Amino acid sequence: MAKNLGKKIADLRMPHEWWEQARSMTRNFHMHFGPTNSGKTYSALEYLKKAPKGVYCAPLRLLAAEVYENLNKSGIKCSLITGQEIKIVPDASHVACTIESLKLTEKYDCAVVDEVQMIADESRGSAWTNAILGLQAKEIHLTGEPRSKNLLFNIFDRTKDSYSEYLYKRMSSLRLCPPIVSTNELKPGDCLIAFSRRKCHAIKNFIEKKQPGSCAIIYGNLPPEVRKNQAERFNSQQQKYLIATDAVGMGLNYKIDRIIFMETSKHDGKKKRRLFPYEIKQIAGRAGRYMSNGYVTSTTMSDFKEINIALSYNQEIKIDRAGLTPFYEQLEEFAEFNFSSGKSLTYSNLLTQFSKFAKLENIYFLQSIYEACCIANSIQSIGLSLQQMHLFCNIPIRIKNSAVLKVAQIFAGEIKKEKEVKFINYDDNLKDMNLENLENIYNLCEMYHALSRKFGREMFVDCTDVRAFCLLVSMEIQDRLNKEENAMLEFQLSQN
Ligand SMILES: Nc1ncnc2c1ncn2[C@@H]1O[C@H](COP(=O)(O)OP(=O)(O)OP(=O)(O)O)[C@@H](O)[C@H]1O
Ligand SMILES: [Mg+2]
Repeated sequence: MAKNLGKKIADLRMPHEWWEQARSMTRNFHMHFGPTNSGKTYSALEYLKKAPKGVYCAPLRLLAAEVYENLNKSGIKCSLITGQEIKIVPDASHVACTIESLKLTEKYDCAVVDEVQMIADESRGSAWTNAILGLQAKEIHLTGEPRSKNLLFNIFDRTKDSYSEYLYKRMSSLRLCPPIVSTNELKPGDCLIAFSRRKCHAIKNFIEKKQPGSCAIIYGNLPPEVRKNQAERFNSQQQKYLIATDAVGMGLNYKIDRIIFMETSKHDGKKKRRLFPYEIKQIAGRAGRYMSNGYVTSTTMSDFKEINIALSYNQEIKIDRAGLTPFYEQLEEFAEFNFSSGKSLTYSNLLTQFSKFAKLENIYFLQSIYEACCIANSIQSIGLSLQQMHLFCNIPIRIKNSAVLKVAQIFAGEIKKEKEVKFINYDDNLKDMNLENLENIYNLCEMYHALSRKFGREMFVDCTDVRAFCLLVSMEIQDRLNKEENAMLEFQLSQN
C-alpha cells in the first residue's frame, strides 16, 4: 500500500499546473529557429530592447554577461544575475541571467530564452522547462534548433499559450573544403577542434613549436573570463589560431573563417562515440561571420566524409522530451510517506527511490540524478538534514574532480557544525602550481560561490576575498596560456 501511495506522491504529471500565475496569463511565444550564426539571438534581443521590462536567460554565464554589457551599452539599464556573480544596476529595467538564476516569481513584459534545445539536456534541461512553463511574461522569445519544435508545440498545447514561428537561414554560406595535411596550410582565422583538454594543449604546443604564441585556446574547464580573454585575443588577431573543444559550439561570437576538425568522435563521459550530425553542424556553423563565408574541413579523409554527410543531413533526431526535476517539497512529501517508519534515509536513496516511482507524461523525462547522488554519497557521513542535502547536492560542481569532492566534505562539515565556512587557505604560491591545479582551484572558488548563494553569505563569510582570489587564479591561468608555458605536455599530434 505504501508503494502505491508512494507512486501517487511521486506524481510529476501536468507540471504546467505547478505554475498558477503563468497559467492565469495570456502569453505569446515567438520561436526563432535556425542554424548556428543565423541571427536568432540578435533578433530576439531587438524585441527585448524595446520592452519596458525584460529578462534574458542564457545557457552560460558568459552569454549572460555579453547581453548585460550589450544592453547597458545601448542605454538600457540591465542587471546581471548568475550563480557566481550578481551585478545590480540601480533602477534597471532589464535583467540578464543564467537560466538557473531566473526569478520565476517576477513579472516581465518580454523574456528571451536562448538555446531552447537545451531543454533536452540530461542534467540541466529542467531549467528550460521551468522557464517555459513558469515565466510570467506576455511576450516570450525562444531561440534554438528547429529539432525542438514539436516538443514545444506539445507543451503549448497543455499551457494553452499562443505561438508563432520564425525561420532563419545562415547569413553567409558554409563550404566544405579538402582536408589539410600539414600545419603549413594553416591560415589566420582557423579554428582547430579536438575533444579533450589534453588534445587541445597538445595541438597548441605542436603548432607553437614552429609559430610561438600563435594559438588561443578554449575548453570547458577554463574560467569564463579566461575563455573570454582567449576569444578576444583570437578575434583581434593577436593570436592567429584558435584551438577549441566543442565548448566553442555555443557561446561567444568568434571571428572564425575556417573550422578544422582534428577528430569527429568524442568521449561523452560514458564512452567514445561519433559526433551526431547536428553536433558537427553546430560546431561547423561557427565558421563565417555576419555576411562573410565560412569554411570547414578536417585532417583526414574519413573525417572529411563524416562532415560531408553531416552537413547535408536533414533527418536530425527530433527532441521529443523535456527535462523535469521535483521541487524539494515533492521529495519531502515522498520521503515522509514512504520512509516514516524510522528507517534511515539517505538523500541519494531518496532520489533513487523517487526516480523509480516517478510518473511523468511522455513529453517529459526525469532529469539525471547522477551528479546529485555523487555529491550526496561523498558528503553522506557528515549528517546534514535532507533539506541541506538538497541545497548542497544540486549545485553545479565538477564531480569528476576529486579535489572538489574532498573540499565539499570540509564545507559540508562546517555547515553541519553551523560554523562560518571559510575558504581553504592556499599558502602555496599560485606561480608554483601547474595549470591543471590552477583550474582545479578555480573550480573550488566556483563551488564556494555556488554554496554561498544557497546557504547565505552570512555563513560563507569569505565571498569577497574568494572573488578577488578567483580573479588572481584566472589571471594566472591566462598568463600561462599566453606565455606558452605548457611545454611539458606530450606532443601527441605528430603521432596521430
Ligand atoms: N541584423 C543584423 N545586423 C548586424 N549583425 C547581425 C545581425 N544579425 C546577426 N548579426 C550578427 O551575426 C552574428 C550571429 O548572430 P547570432 O548570435 O544572433 O546568431 P544565432 O543564430 O543566435 O547563433 P547561435 O546558434 O550560435 O546562437 C552576431 O555577431 C550578430 O551580432
Ligand atoms: Mg544565439
